[in-house]
Amino acid sequence: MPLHVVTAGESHGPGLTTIVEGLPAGLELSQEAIDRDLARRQLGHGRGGRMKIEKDAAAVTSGVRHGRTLGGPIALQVANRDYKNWEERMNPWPVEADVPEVHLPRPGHADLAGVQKYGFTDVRNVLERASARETAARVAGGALAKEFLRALGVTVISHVTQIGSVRAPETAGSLTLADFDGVDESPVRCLDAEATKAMVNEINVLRKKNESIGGIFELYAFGLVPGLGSHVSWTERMDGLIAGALLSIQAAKGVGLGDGFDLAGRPGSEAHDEIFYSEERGYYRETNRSGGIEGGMTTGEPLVARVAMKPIPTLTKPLRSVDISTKQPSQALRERTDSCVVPAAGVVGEAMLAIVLAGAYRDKFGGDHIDDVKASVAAYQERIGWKPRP
Ligand SMILES: Cc1cc2nc3c(=O)[nH]c(=O)nc-3n(C[C@H](O)[C@H](O)[C@H](O)COP(=O)(O)O)c2cc1C
Ligand SMILES: C=C(O[C@@H]1CC(C(=O)O)=C[C@@H](OP(=O)(O)O)[C@H]1O)C(=O)O
Repeated sequence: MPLHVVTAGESHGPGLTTIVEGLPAGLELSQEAIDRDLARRQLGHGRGGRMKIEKDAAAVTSGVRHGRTLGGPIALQVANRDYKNWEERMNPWPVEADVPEVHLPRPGHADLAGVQKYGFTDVRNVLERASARETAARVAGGALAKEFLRALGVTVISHVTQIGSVRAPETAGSLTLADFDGVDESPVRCLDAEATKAMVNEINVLRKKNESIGGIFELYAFGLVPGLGSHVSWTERMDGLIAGALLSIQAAKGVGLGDGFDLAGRPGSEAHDEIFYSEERGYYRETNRSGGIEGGMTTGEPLVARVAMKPIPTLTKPLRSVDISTKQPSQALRERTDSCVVPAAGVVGEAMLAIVLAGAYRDKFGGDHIDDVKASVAAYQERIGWKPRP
């Protein structure tokens, strides 16, 4: 059974649902770990008024008993506190009140293509589901994938490397897990104190000018075995699966694995990771330009992926658009909005990467109980003589 994660829910509807199917039985889960990730996703300098209303927590309504998975689908529910302010506009059932339609699509959002494709006259029917509120449901599901990976010695973590024009110092795939201590204490989830200050300032300056701000976050996965994914078929290549999952994040526009786009301009001798062997370490590399993936498979080095986020589309000084009921020139919908979401998107990226990696472990190692999976991973490590990285 491959791992499936499905989300449902509108931004201002009653709430969000996540169904996670395919985790083994016997996996220990913690409510606290799920809610911690939900809280981390709500943070970050540059978030708007909505985050003052929500206090996300996941209720587990099936698939778990006394803190352990039962092997069946797991359902998680995250309430939208804001629904009480939208009960008429977003009620699943007909209401007495006359609810006005939204006719001003925002450039850069799903609004225009969505109404065309689905035949709506009301942009709200599109924007509610397109909204990145949905990422709370991904993070809830991703938290379970992370627990599964943690049981196998794998940790997924992120940090912000660029906001607007401000870049943190280059780390070139060389970070260790210990380097991430305290990352959530930075208001922009950046590891460098000077860059943090400059990023916060960048957001403040641009926000005052009615601008939104993009940036880049970087993901690491530590503790992976070599050989997840496969070179044999394009559908099984880990690079494709990871890039697809990360690009599905709202406002994500570019993904690089390892040194990614920078590799294009280098000579071959400076683009790859030479192979070494020693008795105590087994095979190893001294560089990690590939970001831990070669030929669509993990190499066993830390997996490193970078994601570029565009500035978010809703602007407090709106861009030009067209009223879809009159076809007259107009300004895009202006509503409450975030101005920078790169730190939050990093937490969403962790969830998406964890879901893909957990799926790869499920595909490769099978097992009905978590102990079966652990035994299968251990047998594989033994066969290839793999020494888990410290
Ligand atoms: C955590 C998060 C929060 C977001 N908040 C907003 C927001 O407040 N306003 C907005 O216009 N877009 C926001 N976005 C981006 C839009 O949801 C996204 O641009 C839109 O769905 C169109 O998809 P695309 O940018 O991938 O083409 C947010 C994205 C993320 C990841
Ligand atoms: C609600 C969340 O993000 C929302 C994503 C979003 C969008 O258009 O994507 C628009 C904003 O919603 P609202 O219109 O209610 O202010 C964000 O707050 C969240 O991250 O939990």
